[in-house]
Amino acid sequence: MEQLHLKAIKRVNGEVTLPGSKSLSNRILLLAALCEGTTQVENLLDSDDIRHMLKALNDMGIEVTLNADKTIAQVTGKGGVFNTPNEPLFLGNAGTAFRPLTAVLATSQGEFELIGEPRMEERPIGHLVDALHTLDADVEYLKNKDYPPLKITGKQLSGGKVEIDGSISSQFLTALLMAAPLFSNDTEISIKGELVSKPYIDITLGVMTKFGITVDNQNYERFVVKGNQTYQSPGRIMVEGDASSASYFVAAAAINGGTIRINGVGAASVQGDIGFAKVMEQVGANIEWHDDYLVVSKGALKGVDIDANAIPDAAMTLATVALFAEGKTAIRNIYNWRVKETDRLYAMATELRKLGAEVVEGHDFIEVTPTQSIQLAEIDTYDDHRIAMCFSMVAVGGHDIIINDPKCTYKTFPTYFETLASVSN
Ligand SMILES: O=C(O)C1=C[C@@H](OP(=O)(O)O)[C@@H](O)[C@H](O)C1
Ligand SMILES: C=C(OP(=O)(O)O)C(=O)O
Repeated sequence: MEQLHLKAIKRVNGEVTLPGSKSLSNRILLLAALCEGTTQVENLLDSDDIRHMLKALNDMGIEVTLNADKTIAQVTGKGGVFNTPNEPLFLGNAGTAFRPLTAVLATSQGEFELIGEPRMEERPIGHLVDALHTLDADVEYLKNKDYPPLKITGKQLSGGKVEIDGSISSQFLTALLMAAPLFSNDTEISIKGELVSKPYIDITLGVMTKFGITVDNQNYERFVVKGNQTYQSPGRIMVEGDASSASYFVAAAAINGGTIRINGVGAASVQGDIGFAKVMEQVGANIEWHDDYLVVSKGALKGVDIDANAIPDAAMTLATVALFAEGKTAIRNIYNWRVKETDRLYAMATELRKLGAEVVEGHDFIEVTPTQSIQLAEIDTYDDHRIAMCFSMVAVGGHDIIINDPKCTYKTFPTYFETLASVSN
């Protein structure tokens, strides 16, 4: 197994430009494929999750051309037509590919098998499939009920009233919302349970608007979508920088003491994870806000107690920031950390303890109390990009650390360690 020995970083300073947002990239690619005509997508993320979406679209007859560094794509959509692929569509561990494609293909003519990495087979999809079954979709489980892989025999769905459980993942609602304009009649979606990760629904609705579709959002409890619509290409569309990826540089500047300018997200961001920078202000970071960039420097950091349901991905970064804040940090209402790339509550607790921190792992929360003497440790990353990136904060905080399997960052940020090195000295 590859290991990366990160040496203690004396000072971070400089400027980073974020790669494109994963959430925006995969939504935009799919909606571009559903349009008639060509869309130019700029600042596309080049990472595993996007590669899986691109390959799936290509396997279903959607023409996509990429520039040399794969950050500009020309997608020629076919107005909702997808060819039956010759082989199962392999979607890795990309939730933003697997869930939306499930709903969209259920209402497209053709036969599709959706498969993924072993971990994808442990990530639930039953709430989405239940809703699709209510709408008379033909979606079958190929192995275990409620989990991938799936076999979809697509057919025109007619919409109507449908309930969807929102308590485990917002991606199920995102998927249904993106498919609903393609149904022949209007659709009224009611949310069962408490909807988690709400800001991701704003991302979905915002991208749909850019492609000409408006949704009536009744307080995140009911959504009404007109049927028999076609997505309209915006011609060109720019992907904002990834706000979850920004969290590591916001944290690095706050912990270490230099100043980092982070280009690509700011006060005008459409991504909920920009909220992490607000949390870091509460922790004590100094942040200068601009529309599309942030300038972050150190303050006196103290532990906070927050409900992180709206920012599940960026909140992981707070768990390692906690090592350098005074007092206890509590991150609450994050049960669904357990059903992401790995069981993130267990993984973060286990790895933080290796450093000597005192950790309480609850059913849906984690509490971290820092130690005065951080120990050198080998950090297991559980094939989870965010664990690798989060634990690099230990080096930022002035301690050597060994990260196992550092290439797991390829899921969303293949150049992460080079980018961190570019602001380290
Ligand atoms: O819709 C999206 O782009 C995402 C939604 C979130 O998932 P959940 O809704 O499952 O929390 C987030 O964790 C994931 O990385 C991306
Ligand atoms: C949870 C994540 O990914 P996915 O889109 O696969 O759910 C993530 O990127 O942290």
